[in-house]
Amino acid sequence: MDILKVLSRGIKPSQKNKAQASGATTQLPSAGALPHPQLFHDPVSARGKKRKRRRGAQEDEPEEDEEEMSDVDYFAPKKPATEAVQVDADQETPKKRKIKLLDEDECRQILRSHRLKFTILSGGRTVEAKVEEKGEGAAEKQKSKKQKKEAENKKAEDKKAEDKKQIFPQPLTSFGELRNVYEVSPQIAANISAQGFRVPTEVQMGSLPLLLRPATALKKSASADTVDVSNGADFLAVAPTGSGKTITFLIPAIDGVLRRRAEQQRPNDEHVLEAVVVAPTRELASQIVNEGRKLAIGTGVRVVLMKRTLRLAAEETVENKQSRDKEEESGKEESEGEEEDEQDEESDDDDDDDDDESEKEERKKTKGESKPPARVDILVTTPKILLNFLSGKSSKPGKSSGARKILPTVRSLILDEADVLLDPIFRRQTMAIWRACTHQDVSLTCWSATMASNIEALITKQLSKRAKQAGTAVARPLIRLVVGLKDTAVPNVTHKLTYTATEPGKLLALRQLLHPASSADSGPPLRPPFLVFTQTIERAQALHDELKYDIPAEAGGSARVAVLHSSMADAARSRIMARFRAGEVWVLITTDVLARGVDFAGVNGVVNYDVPTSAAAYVHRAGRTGRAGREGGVAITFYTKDDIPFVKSVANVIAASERQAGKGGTDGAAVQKWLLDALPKVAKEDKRKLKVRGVESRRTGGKAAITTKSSWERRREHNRAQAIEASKRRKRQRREEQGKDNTKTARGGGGGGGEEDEGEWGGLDD
Ligand SMILES: Nc1ncnc2c1ncn2[C@@H]1O[C@H](COP(=O)(O)OP(=O)(O)OP(=O)(O)O)[C@@H](O)[C@H]1O
Repeated sequence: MDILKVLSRGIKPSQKNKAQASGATTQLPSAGALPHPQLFHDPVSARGKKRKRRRGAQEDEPEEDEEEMSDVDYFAPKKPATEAVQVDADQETPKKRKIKLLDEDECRQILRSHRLKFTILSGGRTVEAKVEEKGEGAAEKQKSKKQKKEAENKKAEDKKAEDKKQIFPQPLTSFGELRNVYEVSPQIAANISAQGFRVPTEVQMGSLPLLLRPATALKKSASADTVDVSNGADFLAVAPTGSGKTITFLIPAIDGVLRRRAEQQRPNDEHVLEAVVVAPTRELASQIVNEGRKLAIGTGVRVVLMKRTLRLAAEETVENKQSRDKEEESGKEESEGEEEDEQDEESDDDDDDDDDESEKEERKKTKGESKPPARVDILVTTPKILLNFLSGKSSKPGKSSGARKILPTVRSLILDEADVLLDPIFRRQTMAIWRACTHQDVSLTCWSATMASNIEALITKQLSKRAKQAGTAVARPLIRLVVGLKDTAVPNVTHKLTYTATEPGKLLALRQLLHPASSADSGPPLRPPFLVFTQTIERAQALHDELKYDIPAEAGGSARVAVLHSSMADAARSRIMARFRAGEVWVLITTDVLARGVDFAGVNGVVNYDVPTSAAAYVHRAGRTGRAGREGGVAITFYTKDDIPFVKSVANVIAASERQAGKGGTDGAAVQKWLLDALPKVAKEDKRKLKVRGVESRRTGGKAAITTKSSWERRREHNRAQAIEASKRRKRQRREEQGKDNTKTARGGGGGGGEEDEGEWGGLDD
């Protein structure tokens, strides 16, 4: 049996698929109003009624949602607080009323029902006590070497299990509690409501209480005496793509600024840099700024995007000041420690290299002038651009002045897409930024849909190192929240794996998605707008060249297909993003630069033209569709023979997603269990290589070049198209000349025929 053919069955139109296809229009994620944003609401057994999550609730039904929620037993004690929610921006102080918090059992049930799991990874009193106990115990035992080792291994495992202690904090059951229980400013509450957010998503439900008021969140928890949150907590959230992590970290950041401003009685127009949000790409960073500004309307909090020309109120470190003084004394112009970019050049994740013309202009103007620091409360940045500023690189592009600056006022460091920011690609830059946040109470929060255990270990180690350096008696706890209990899944999307024997076969398959009517075997409907991911920039460009005339002129022509990658200038990237968001671009061909974080609500699907290079990459790419609970998103992954060794990790994610969505094991599943078992396992080393380099044969055109035709055929087609165009032009000119000569006799004779449609397909003549 040919395993490759069988694998591609998932995409063939079964009766079920056909039925889905016929009803597809209404199911498309870009259709309809804001959906219910919660992914999970499992029935609970001990208390509370059995209740399934209701899908497809409409935006204009908020009361019904809230009603439905208050239906459940365990919400009952909070009812007065929930009912009291009156979003009123003019109200300066929250209503003082006695809030009844849920007891731990009630918390546990709600958290379980929404698949929220909290674990203390490090810090807090218990962990430290246990470490001491272990030391004493070990000293007592004198056993044989082997026995001792076994006992040690067991102890280590037990300790691991104990350390990873679960906690059950208060969940945020409605946005009204933000104001009434967690005392968030009424203006923020009003801004949330103004965006139409009615029900908190799971990640918001779990994170907001702990991040806003950790002591309140853990007040009823038996674990409260084992976790010391008096000094706050560091936090790591792993939650599905599109589950609303952005506002989850922005709300506490804005609230923190407002709270400290009130405590220190600072005026509204005095701005202190208190939070730094780091994101891996410029597109994501500017999206976060937009979200932040919407939440901060009317609060006076300034959310600013880092730019090369921006001056922050940073301090120079003492060491660097001394070394600079020394250098100046010895007449040396530059210090040696020039920052090198360790970033993998092939990676398309970072993107700070190109510059806006306007920014260059600005730089010219400000050269030599010392600008006053910008008024910023919350800074959003990509790693390199902030590090350039901190290392003094921005003042002299390409050269470091050797100065190192610190950001002592920053109280909150937020790493969005933390796993990639702490991956070797960005690690050095991210760590340097973290080190520059020198305030002893700086809290770290990390966010992603995927988190490898080595990254968690790195965070834990770094936090305990910092705690030791600061001489903190009890390290702040690092609390991890996992939503969905399985981090490598995209449950809200329909997944398809499609095998094509050759590279040109992929192009044909993609064309079939664009023109499904042209083939009986067209697979699932994939209506524009959709994203197409390739492995490299060159392949994205080549695919764009190949597809740009596929949309007929009457439907918008080549303007409907666009390409976006990190070699393009800033302004061009922003323009394409805006056109895609506005629905003007239907097919956006891109690289992994758009794989993470970017939120396009209306995207109906994702095509992995080239197989993603890791399970995490698959999760993030597929997660560009089916966001905020939208159903009907499709993720299609093409693969060829070259990809076989690497399909297993993608297939595993698909299987996990289907299991989470309750679809596993059915005939409609994209990957059957036995198939999963049959796919070859990938060696660790190969996995690592693939992650860094992608499929080798695709790195250099060659046999993997994107086209269905030979270059000879393309050239011939191009020449033919040009010849036809020239002939049309000549005919037109002749007619115009004749028309001039015979104006009286040529009544109605000159403009007819079918030749006037100049916008028609004209071949590859660009
Ligand atoms: N409570 C809510 N109700 C409805 N929509 C929401 C809610 N919270 C956030 N959203 C919307 O959900 C969408 C996805 O949010 P966001 O971009 O923050 O997801 P994310 O979890 O960061 O995803 P990713 O992992 O891909 O970065 C956004 O359009 C956001 O406005």
